[in-house]
Parts: sequence; structure tokens; C-alpha cells
Amino acid sequence: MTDLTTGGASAISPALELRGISKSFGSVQALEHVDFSAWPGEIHAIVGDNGAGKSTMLKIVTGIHQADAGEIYLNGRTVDLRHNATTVQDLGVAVVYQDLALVECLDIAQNLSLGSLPRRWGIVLDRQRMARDAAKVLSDLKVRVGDVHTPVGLLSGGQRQIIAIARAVRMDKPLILLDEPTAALGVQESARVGTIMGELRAAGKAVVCISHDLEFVFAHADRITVLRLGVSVGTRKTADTTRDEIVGLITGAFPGDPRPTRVTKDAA
Ligand SMILES: Nc1ncnc2c1ncn2[C@@H]1O[C@H](COP(=O)(O)OP(=O)(O)OP(=O)(O)O)[C@@H](O)[C@H]1O
Repeated sequence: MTDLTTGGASAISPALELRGISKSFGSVQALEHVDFSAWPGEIHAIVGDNGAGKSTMLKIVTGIHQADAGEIYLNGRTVDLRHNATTVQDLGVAVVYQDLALVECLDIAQNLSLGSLPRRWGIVLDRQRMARDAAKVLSDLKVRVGDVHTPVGLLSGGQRQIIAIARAVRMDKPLILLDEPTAALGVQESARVGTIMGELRAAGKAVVCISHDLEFVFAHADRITVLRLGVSVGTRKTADTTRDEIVGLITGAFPGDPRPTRVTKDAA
């Protein structure tokens, strides 16, 4: 069982640590002094209402947005706040965005191999190997989506979601970031994603999962961090909290809520 007093197994530093991250868009303070850590061997959920700052936080980690202030550490190493999304894989991070970023006109096998296609002079060399690899990845994950030559554009939303997650798993990075991984999924598929996350945790990876789905979060996360109007209002071990407490933190309906309204620069 993961040691959650330190957050994770016997690791000496978190897979991801944010210290005092702030970000504004014009007058909107999207994040304000956010601290966060996710440890190897941990599933850490980030929850919060619409506009709480969850996606902004993720995009700062992946370099899509630059923080105005604060520090980011990946596996104990400081990360330049200006790093950009093309380097995030090199930093040991696999990410599945809410909009999935699959290439619709490519088939399942090609999408699973994106970024690592065996090529020469821009020409994909070994399609059979790619198809075999893809079939193995999906079979290892017990994902059934039919023929790996099916164009992704023909798949359902749920099937695409699973392919995007499978691609992140295939990258074999120490930190996996998932933005609403069950948004398009039915009950069985959600459970499958939960199982895959559990397997990643067992392999010593840190899994950070943004989700609105509290049932899913309570079923699979080790810890839960709540963002409210750009502020991290609390982190709880799942085993030690209740749905009511988390909903209270999300909505601000708890004593001592530090963020009754969002701060704007004009008001600050
Ligand atoms: N590119 C942007 N330009 C201007 N404002 C932005 C931008 N991105 C986010 N915001 C604002 O920052 C705040 C936080 O948004 P963010 O998308 O991070 O929240 P979220 O918790 O991910 O919400 P949701 O659950 O709806 O996706 C919101 O007020 C949002 O309108």
C-alpha cells in the first residue's frame, strides 16, 4: 500500500511539485499561490467547479501556459517556467488533454505510435510492426476497439478517449496527467480507465487526474486536491475524507473558506 504520509512509496521527491504557482489572464486571477505535489505510486485527483483553474494548472505543467510566479519541480528537478509543450515528454510527462489531440484521419495504430513512428525520409517504414505493437498495447490494457486500422475519426467519443489514454500509457513516463479521462465514457469503460490508472500506480508512476466525477475519484484516487476560484483550498487522503467534505470544499460551503469570490487584479 502506498505510504501517503509522504504521499508515495519510498520516493525521496515528488514526481510533480508546484510551489506558489500564480497565473492571471488579463484581470482574471486563474491561479493564486497554488502548492501541489504528486508522488510516485500515487493517484492524485484534482477537483473543482467550472473555472476553478484545473486546466490552467495542467497547462502550466505541460508548458502550454507560462506561470507568472512560482516554481515547478519534476522528479525533484526544477523546471524552467518557460518550458514548452514540445519538451514535456522529454521531462518525463505523458498527458491526455480533454480535447484528446488525436489525428482523426490516421488509424488507431498510427495514433498510438504518434511521435515514435518508425520513419525514413518522412515515410513510415514498418506498418505491420506498428499494427502488431498497437494490438499488443491494446490487448495488454484489455481494451477492445476492433481493428487497429480503423481511422480514429470513425470511433465513438469513448473509444477515442481510451485510445488517447492508451497512447499516454505506451509512452511509459513517470508522470501521467489526465484531464477528465472519463468524460465521454460509460460505466464499464470508466472502470477500465480506473483499473489502468491502478496498474500505472502499481508500476510506480504518479497519476494526476482532473475530474468532475466524484464517484470515479472516490473509487480510484489516493488523494484529492480541491481548487476553488484559483486557490488550492485543501488536499485530503481519500480514505480520510467524505464526499460531503469534498463538495463543501468545492462549493465553499465550509467554515473558513479562504476564497469566497475570485480575486481580480482590479479588485486586488
Ligand atoms: N486562455 C485563457 N484566456 C483567458 N481566460 C482564461 C483562459 N484560460 C482560462 N481562463 C480563465 O481562467 C479561469 C480558470 O479556468 P480553467 O479553464 O483553468 O478552469 P477549470 O477548472 O479547468 O474549468 P472547467 O472545469 O470548466 O474546464 C477561468 O475564469 C477561465 O475563464
